[in-house]
Amino acid sequence: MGSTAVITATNLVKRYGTLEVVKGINFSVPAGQCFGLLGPNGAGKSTTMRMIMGLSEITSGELEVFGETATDMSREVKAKIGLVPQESNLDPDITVRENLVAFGRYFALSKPVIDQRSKKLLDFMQLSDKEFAPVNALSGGMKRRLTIARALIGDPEMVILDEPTTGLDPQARVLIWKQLMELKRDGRTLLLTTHYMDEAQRLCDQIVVIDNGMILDQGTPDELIARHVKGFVFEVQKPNLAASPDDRWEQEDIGDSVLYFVDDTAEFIVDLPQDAIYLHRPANLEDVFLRLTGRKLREN
Ligand SMILES: Nc1ncnc2c1ncn2[C@@H]1O[C@H](COP(=O)(O)OP(=O)(O)OP(=O)(O)O)[C@@H](O)[C@H]1O
Repeated sequence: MGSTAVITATNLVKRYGTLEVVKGINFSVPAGQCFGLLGPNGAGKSTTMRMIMGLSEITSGELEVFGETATDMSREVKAKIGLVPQESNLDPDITVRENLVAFGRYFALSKPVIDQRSKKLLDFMQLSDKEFAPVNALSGGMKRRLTIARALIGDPEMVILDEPTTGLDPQARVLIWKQLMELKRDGRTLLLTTHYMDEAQRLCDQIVVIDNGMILDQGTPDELIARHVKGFVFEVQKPNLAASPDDRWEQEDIGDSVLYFVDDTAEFIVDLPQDAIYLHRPANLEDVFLRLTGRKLREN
């Protein structure tokens, strides 16, 4: 498709004192796609996001956002970016609507534009019936939806979301995913970090897996799955392993069970002990992550 890049990182390095936390990474975020930055705690995701937002100095390398250096973005470019931070910094004492209005003023939007966009965004984020409720009265999912609505008041071309559904229940997450897909259909670029592989698999067109400040691999979810795991996974419980399949199969020990990555399921089943307790499922991004980083995404 040859779409233009909204963000380009070239040999990007970040050091805190002598500690190098981003170690010369290269990636580019195509316009109109959802780009996911995945990695375990401390991988360097937030640091990278902060540099993209112009909130943190770059030690060396280059980082361009909408064609400008990230640390020196003009007001025009900043206005193209909507931020959904991890910690909601909503004003808890005023109403839902007033939170949007305050942000609209910050973007120097006129009153009619603020009124029109607030109404539309409250509807889009299914908060219309909470318009005059104080933020304090909202559930966690509603607060997160309001934070997203607020990030959209300036009609940004790109939305940066730092773990948009962490801590929410399944229904609340699904609702947010649906609306994020809608934003993508609208042609907006989404950049998100997440701990959830199902979220990445569902939303992201491109994924970068990062650990210890380095990119372990990048590609579409399907490319990553094809590259690092085979078609299927058998999770075999450990007590059954005495006579279980041998080293012919790529495997990963996850504590109670061993994961076997297989393409030929029939041959594998023949090799399993008769009383084996196992789960058989298609391979997913979580498996890719495990293979690449050697640990589970959510350790907390
Ligand atoms: N201001 C700072 N000064 C010194 N070290 C820092 C600073 N900020 C982050 N670090 C370190 O940089 C490394 C990367 O941290 P970062 O927050 O970018 O990771 P992360 O991938 O976002 O992790 P998480 O998923 O926990 O948010 C960590 O080792 C962290 O301790």
